[in-house]
Amino acid sequence: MSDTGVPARLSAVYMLDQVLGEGRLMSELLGAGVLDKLPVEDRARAARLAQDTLRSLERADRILQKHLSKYPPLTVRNALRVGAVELCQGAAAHGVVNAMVEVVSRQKNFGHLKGLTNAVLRKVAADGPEAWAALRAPRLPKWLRGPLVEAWGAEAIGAMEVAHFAGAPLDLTAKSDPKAVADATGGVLLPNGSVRVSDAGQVSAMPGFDAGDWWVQDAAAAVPVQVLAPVAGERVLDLCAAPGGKTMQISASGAQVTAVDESPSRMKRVGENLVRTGLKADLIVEDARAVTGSYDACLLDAPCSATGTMRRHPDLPHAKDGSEFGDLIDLQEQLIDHAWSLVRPGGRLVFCTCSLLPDEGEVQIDDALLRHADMTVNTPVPDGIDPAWITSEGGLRLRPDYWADKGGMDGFYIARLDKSA
Ligand SMILES: C[S@@+](CC[C@H](N)C(=O)[O-])C[C@H]1O[C@@H](n2cnc3c(N)ncnc32)[C@H](O)[C@@H]1O
Repeated sequence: MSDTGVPARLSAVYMLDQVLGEGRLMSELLGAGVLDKLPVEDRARAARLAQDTLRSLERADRILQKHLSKYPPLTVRNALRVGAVELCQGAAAHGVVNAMVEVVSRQKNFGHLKGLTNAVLRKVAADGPEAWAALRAPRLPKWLRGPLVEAWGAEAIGAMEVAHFAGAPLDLTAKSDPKAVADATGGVLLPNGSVRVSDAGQVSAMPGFDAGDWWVQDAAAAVPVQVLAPVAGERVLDLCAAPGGKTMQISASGAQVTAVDESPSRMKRVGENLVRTGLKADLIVEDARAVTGSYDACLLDAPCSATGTMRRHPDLPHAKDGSEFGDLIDLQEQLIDHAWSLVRPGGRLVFCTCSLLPDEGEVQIDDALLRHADMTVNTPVPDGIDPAWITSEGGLRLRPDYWADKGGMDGFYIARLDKSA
């Protein structure tokens, strides 16, 4: 790792430019290898700096505002934001200021702004940390806050923003024995049987990883299969399966799983996960709308806005503007209708999305009920889940502000749809 931290900070600033200037997601950037040239430790540091800054963007801007008469170009502004977040979170002033001055001096067209960078960050080092603590949790951008306030109310959204700012702990799903996994990893058991680990280091170095005793899965993401409640011997179809967290849960129940995903690279990860955990599933790379057959049960984890995962992906509200979601909502409707045709009479479909938008949850189910006379909603409440989270149309709504005292959960919508016999 570089002693100065300059390469990691240069990369963090580059990623912020891409997210905030070009609307690209961090996952796309990491997948495209933007950090591959850095040493492994610098990669983790660059990603963490970019994520921390995105999570704290509103606070950083408020702190910087009073030291800037006008906004500098985006790259320099992003360098100031990274520096401000580090300083306000307690990093040593000397190292941060010098490194960010160096980062700006290396920018082709903006090197002359290194003096400004030095002056502003010195002022932030002096008064920023105290002011930081008094600021509110950063708000979601308007394009997303508006519809969410309309759906859940201003108070709930305020609580979700607090949860987003806190970030997400590491949750594990045990293959067979949650208590043993909690003991081995130093984690705590959550009410639904997930294991929560605070201050986790490198995941692949944790006890039980090589043995395949568990996999990483947010506690909320484990609930759809708990709602499906597959039993040994059942034929279960897992549509939109990659990277396979739910496939492994279904397989661990003893059911025969057929997992489908249209992405070959993501399906490769399902295969690797199954090998590590010693679980079995038939894997099909195909558009879910082309699948044929008849199954006892089907899980449809449809592609969606992923707005339920913002604790973990603080880039999302800044990279997107909502214009992409209409196509996804249409696709979800097509997927529900096709999945329904694959469920045998008397069978069940669990539909879920990691979204906070009712259009990708409650409204989809209201509409599906109008299209299918043989469909009823009958969502059971799994152990440890609050029955008050069942919604008026009969689904289950999970939100980031739930389990606040335990560290929150991702946002999810889940509904079990039963087919007449
Ligand atoms: C929310 S993720 C699924 C997460 C997964 N169920 C899990 O628990 O690990 C959505 C997945 O849908 C896949 N997908 C999107 N459109 C699809 C389609 N038309 N047919 C099949 N898979 C699709 C994506 O490749 C992505 O892997």
